[in-house]
Amino acid sequence: MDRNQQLFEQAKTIIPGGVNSPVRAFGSVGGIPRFIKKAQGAYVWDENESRYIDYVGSWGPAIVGHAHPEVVEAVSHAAENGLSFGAPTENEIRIAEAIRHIMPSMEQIRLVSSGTEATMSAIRLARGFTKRDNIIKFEGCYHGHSDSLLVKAGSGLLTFGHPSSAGVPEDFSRHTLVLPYNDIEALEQTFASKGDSIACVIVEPIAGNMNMIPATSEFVQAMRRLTDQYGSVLIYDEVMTGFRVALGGAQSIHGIKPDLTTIGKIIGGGMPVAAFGGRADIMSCVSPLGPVYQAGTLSGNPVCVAAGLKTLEIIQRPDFYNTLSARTLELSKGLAGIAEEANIPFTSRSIGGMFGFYFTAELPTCFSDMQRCNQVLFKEFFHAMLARGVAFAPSAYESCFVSAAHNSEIIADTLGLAAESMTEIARTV
Ligand SMILES: Cc1ncc(COP(=O)(O)O)c(C=O)c1O
Ligand SMILES: NCC(=O)CCC(=O)O
Repeated sequence: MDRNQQLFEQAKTIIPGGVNSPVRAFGSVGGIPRFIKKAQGAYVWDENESRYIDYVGSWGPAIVGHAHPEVVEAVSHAAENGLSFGAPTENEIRIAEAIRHIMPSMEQIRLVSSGTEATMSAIRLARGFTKRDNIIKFEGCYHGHSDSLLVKAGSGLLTFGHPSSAGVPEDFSRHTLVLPYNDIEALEQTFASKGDSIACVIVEPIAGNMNMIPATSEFVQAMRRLTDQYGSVLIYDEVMTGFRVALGGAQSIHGIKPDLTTIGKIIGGGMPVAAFGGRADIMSCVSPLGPVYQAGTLSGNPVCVAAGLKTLEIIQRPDFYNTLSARTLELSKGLAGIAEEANIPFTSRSIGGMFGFYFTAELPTCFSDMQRCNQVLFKEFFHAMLARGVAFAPSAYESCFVSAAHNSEIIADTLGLAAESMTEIARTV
């Protein structure tokens, strides 16, 4: 047994499934998860000392590259001054200002420690503000693991084939109305019949948890129009897309001002920071100003905020997104070209530093399209690449991420290895 295998066996004796988050378990691709020992720039190393070009990026946060020296320095400096105070700090104001500067729709901001907390709190706030119970979410969208949102969800739930979680009382989930993504008619009908009871619509504006599927601009307009018309709150869940698809997130691309936005991942630069925020009149319902309770011992943790602030500074430097987008596009197009040469049905797309690839001839635009992708080919490609030192997310339902550390040479290396892998798997087609 190699060291990854040994550690996985040990882990399984004490941690359910050997992992602290199900998506890490290689459940749908099979094999042994790599236990990571260190990461630097575009690379991660496992416990066998094997190096991988990393397109997981800690599931999104690592946009400036792993262990960026400036971020590490900011974290070390903050740590020297104390790890947590449970009291306000100046940097919480500075990071909130930085976020609002980038996403002006977030007029008031509350920091939390995970994307799950951000969306859970935003939902509670929308319910408290509107005094309504029902919420709309879309099939295949994942918004973390709070009870109301674990209904027909994406990411690990989709990967493991249990799209709704056990343990969520029917009384809760009946208030979650699940509609097909990009289906304007279904949205209009639901608002027409139940509009006055709908507290909010929560959406991944560019879905990344059923692989990557962008909302159409017509769908986005319809969500904005109907929520305005019926007095519901529009929540953009940009935990994944914020600072990723563009500096200002999907809302900057759509030209939409959501009522509330949730962000996470990148704003912590690899440390646990997330946030929800938006219209000042809605945010003023949050405790201690208003009656909607929300709290956290480690919210706005000084060490985590230091990592986030530095990361936000780096991503605002000139040309950051131009370069990132160009590299991501090069990779995404390169993969499609290689698959075509190998005669493998395959498509791909990228937006900013995020990309998706699909073993199907047509670009998927909704959840049911995604389910038609060839899972066997994905699995084979995933393992062929991993064996050659390239790590993609271990599921066909996840998106992939490029960082600023992925230079042209690393992209070219990836494409070279992809050409070998596609040739290898072409034998199965
Ligand atoms: C769109 C979206 N929302 C919410 C979450 C939940 O965030 P976290 O895993 O930090 O709880 C995630 C990812 O996990 C996500 O991709
Ligand atoms: N796209 C899926 C995630 O970002 C979630 C990561 C996790 O749950 O560990």
